[in-house]
Amino acid sequence: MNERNMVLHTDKYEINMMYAHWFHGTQNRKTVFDCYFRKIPFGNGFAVFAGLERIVHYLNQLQFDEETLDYLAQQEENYDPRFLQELREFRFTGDIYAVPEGTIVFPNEPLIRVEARVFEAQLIETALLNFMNYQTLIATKAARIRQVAPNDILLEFGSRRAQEADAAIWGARAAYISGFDATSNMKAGQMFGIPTKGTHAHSWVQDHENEEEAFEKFAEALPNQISLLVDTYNSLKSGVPNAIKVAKKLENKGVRLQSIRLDSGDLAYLSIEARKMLDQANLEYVKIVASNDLDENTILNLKAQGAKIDIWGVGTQLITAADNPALGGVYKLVAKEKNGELLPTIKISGNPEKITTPGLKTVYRIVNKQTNKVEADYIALVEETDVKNGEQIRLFDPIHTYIQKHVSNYQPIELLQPIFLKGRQVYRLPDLDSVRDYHKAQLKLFWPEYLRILNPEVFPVDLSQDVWNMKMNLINEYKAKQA
Ligand SMILES: Nc1ncnc2c1ncn2[C@@H]1O[C@H](COP(=O)(O)OP(=O)(O)OP(=O)(O)O)[C@@H](O)[C@H]1O
Ligand SMILES: O=P(O)(O)OC[C@H]1O[C@H](OP(=O)(O)OP(=O)(O)O)[C@H](O)[C@@H]1O
Ligand SMILES: O=C(O)c1cccnc1
Repeated sequence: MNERNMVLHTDKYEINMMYAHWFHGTQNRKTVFDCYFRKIPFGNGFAVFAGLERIVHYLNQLQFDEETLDYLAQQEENYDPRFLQELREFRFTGDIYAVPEGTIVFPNEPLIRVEARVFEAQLIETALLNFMNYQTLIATKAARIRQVAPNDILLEFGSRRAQEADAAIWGARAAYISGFDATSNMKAGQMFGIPTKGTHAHSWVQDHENEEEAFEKFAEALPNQISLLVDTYNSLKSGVPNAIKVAKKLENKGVRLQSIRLDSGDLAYLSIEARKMLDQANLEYVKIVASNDLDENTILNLKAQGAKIDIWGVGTQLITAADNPALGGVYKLVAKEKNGELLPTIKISGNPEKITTPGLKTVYRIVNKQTNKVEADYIALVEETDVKNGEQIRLFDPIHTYIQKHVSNYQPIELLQPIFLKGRQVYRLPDLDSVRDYHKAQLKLFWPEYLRILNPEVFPVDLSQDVWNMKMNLINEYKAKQA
């Protein structure tokens, strides 16, 4: 993929901090940052991680070219030319660990870990969060929609209502990861190999003398993919009867009408009636597509009403995540170099949920070998070996620590994978269909109570004893300083 260099896709405060570090000669100090979110959107029980592919492309292209340096020089007259020279030579040289796209993820677990010179780690914060937050949000919304229509075809129709082009394109990809079958966005189709699908608009019908002629002309031009929009005038009195007439004529030519689309009115009633009319005309093979501001709640409701809809076209509500339009992923410093040593660091907050978890950590998914289901996610220090070796571990709630159990017969799956080491990409990005398959397989690892869309059980994300101790020690140190 040949995306433009997005090195200035960053907040000014990152450049300010880079300059201040350079000014004081601290720019090469090593730091460790964790990316994670604190709250799952939509009241869902899990999120679906996405955004890594774009992050990889972004990091591979990170350079300050002359035009960018000129711009920066104009912005701040105090910039020392030697700072600009340092930017001229800038490359990403750090390590990145991340969970693969399509992974089921939970609050407060590191999804991306950045180990880099503070100069580099600070610059990339904005872009990493931007890509991860949006794409994870849309993948999560799409997973909810897939949940309520497990056996139906789902089409992503959001481009015209998306928050601009990038959102349309990367949102289409995120939806595909979580099980959408196709997109209407041709650019997303071209860039990512997502199957594309489309019917026609009301304008096509309005642009002809009458509806029947419009349907005939459309079918003549595109005999392999005929889907007719039947609600321009009156779905049951005009649209469906005309579609049936055209379908019958097509049968004489050995061609089959694929589907009709309903786009307004009571979709339950109209689809049930349309189905009857089609079946009475021996057109059982013609599918019914529905669209019109759909989301998981309307789809679930329509199904409960017995709607006869085979294919769902979902646009606005999905691509804008309308009922929860942002994922609040954060990027927090968890360790820093001091006198050549890496020391854990903590951010204290009056709100206990916002106190960060210090240290160089990794995440293990603890899979029970007997049930093949996940027991918990377990955050441990990278240096800890017991969980890696499958030894008995104690799982305890990090807030209510008396809630605990011991597990021994488990397989630990390390979620964070090396993506960049010393600035070199070491991770082969999987093709999109593999990401989608991986996501599907992930869902099978969880008991259904964590996956349901309404009031799901809270999935346990636990800290190892060592991580917990480190956190408590730092909190106590901070308190002692305050006293
Ligand atoms: N049977 C149904 N139960 C629940 N929601 C439905 C049902 N049928 C349609 N909807 C949803 O109701 C919302 C609004 O539909 P409504 O009928 O009010 O307007 P409309 O058909 O879009 O009108 P217009 O003709 O202006 O397009 C849409 O989100 C649609 O998906
Ligand atoms: O409702 P959404 O979930 O966002 O799905 C996309 C919508 O976009 C189209 O409507 P639009 O009125 O833009 O054009 P049309 O003339 O093709 O209906 C389409 O008919 C859907 O209703
Ligand atoms: O193909 C369609 O029917 C379509 C595509 C985008 C938006 N609305 C409808």
